[in-house]
Amino acid sequence: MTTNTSLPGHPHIAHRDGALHVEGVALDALARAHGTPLFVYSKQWMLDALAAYQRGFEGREALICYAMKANSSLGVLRVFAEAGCGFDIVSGGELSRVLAVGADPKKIIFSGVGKTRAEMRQALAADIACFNVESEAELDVLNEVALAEKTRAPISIRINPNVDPKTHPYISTGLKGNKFGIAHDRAVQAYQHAARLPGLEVVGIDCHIGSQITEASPYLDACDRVLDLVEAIEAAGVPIHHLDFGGGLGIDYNGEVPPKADALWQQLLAKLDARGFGQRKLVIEPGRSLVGNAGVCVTEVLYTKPGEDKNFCIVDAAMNDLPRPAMYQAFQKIVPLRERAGDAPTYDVVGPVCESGDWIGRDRALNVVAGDLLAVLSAGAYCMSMASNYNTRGRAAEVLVSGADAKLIRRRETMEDQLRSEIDG
Ligand SMILES: Cc1ncc(COP(=O)(O)O)c(C=O)c1O
Ligand SMILES: N[C@@H](CCCC[NH3+])C(=O)O
Repeated sequence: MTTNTSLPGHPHIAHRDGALHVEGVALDALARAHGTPLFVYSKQWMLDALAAYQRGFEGREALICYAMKANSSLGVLRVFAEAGCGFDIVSGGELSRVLAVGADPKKIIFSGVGKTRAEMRQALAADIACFNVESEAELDVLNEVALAEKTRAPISIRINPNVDPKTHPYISTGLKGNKFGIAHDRAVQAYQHAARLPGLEVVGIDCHIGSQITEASPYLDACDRVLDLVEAIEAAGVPIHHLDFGGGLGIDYNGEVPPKADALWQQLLAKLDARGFGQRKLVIEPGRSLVGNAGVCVTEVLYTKPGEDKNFCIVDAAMNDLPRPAMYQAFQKIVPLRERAGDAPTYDVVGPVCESGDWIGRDRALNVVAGDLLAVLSAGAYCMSMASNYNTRGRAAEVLVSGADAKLIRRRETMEDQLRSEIDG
């Protein structure tokens, strides 16, 4: 008799006859074929996550722009482009990537506090849908660039609503001490200024309050702040066509229960309707919630060693592959590909990088020996896209799984790849 047990909160990851699978593909076979560390993504999980947003917006005019900084690998972008999704970009590099997979420029919005003139020119030439402008100074520069290019730049102003998203301080973005957006009390003036600039065309308003948000209330508060401003801006004579509420919805890393995308949007739409804004076009910029739990990182145990205070399980993935624990003390579950019977000692799971901050999980009960394979869960967002070559480690390979098919979407980085841009002497 075959056994099939999904991991709690991860319906697409299951132990089948003792072996961990993503959809229909056994992870140990992928590790043998491609080596470790190896990122493996479930296409179905991404499409299901997107469908939850699409359900939430049924009957409304809405543009879902995947915030591609969460995972910008071409194979992942292609999944969303083929599903008709738009994209939120934050650099000229991201624009080049997303155009390479055939994204519709009219579904691309450009966020970020430090756009360069070259990036503005690139995005104007691509004819993107909107620039989310983050300062008065940027309004002036974009106006100049657009006029020089004999065009007009469609813009939203990102406002900072000063709302606490109740998340890690490094990923809060809508508090008044954060560098993002224009202060709430300067917004009307900034819109009036923008409306006078001949190279700009005001199309919307934008806010994004943070990431890994697990409650609806910060969104509802931010929504009220944005709508108050829209009323004031329109009373000052500047029409606003679309409302962009950013991204930020969290995922279950360790038992968190964030609202489901469709349920969150039901609440937000009820507020928009109640305040008379139900007919406005909506834009959102979700990242993590579209890819985070689609991915795992498979890593091999290299050594186990007892320490004076702690036992260490040294694996071949490190902070250069999985930077979130080192950067935000983040928790990601770690699951053996094959469970062993017997006692499970407690280990700190660490990588080979020469930093004490190079840990992947602390105090984990694991029954493992060298050569065993582990899966680090919730590794679809902000892992590969933040990976580095620190300690001259090549970046990992990536595989996209769909049903029983597994496709290599990034080969492992070689030493030659790493040295290509260096000049010696
Ligand atoms: C402007 C902007 N939009 C969207 C996102 C996506 O956020 P998340 O991945 O939390 O959905 C971010 C990152 O926080 C962002 O900075
Ligand atoms: N890199 C962060 C999210 C950043 C959100 C970008 N504004 C994380 O892994 O949680």
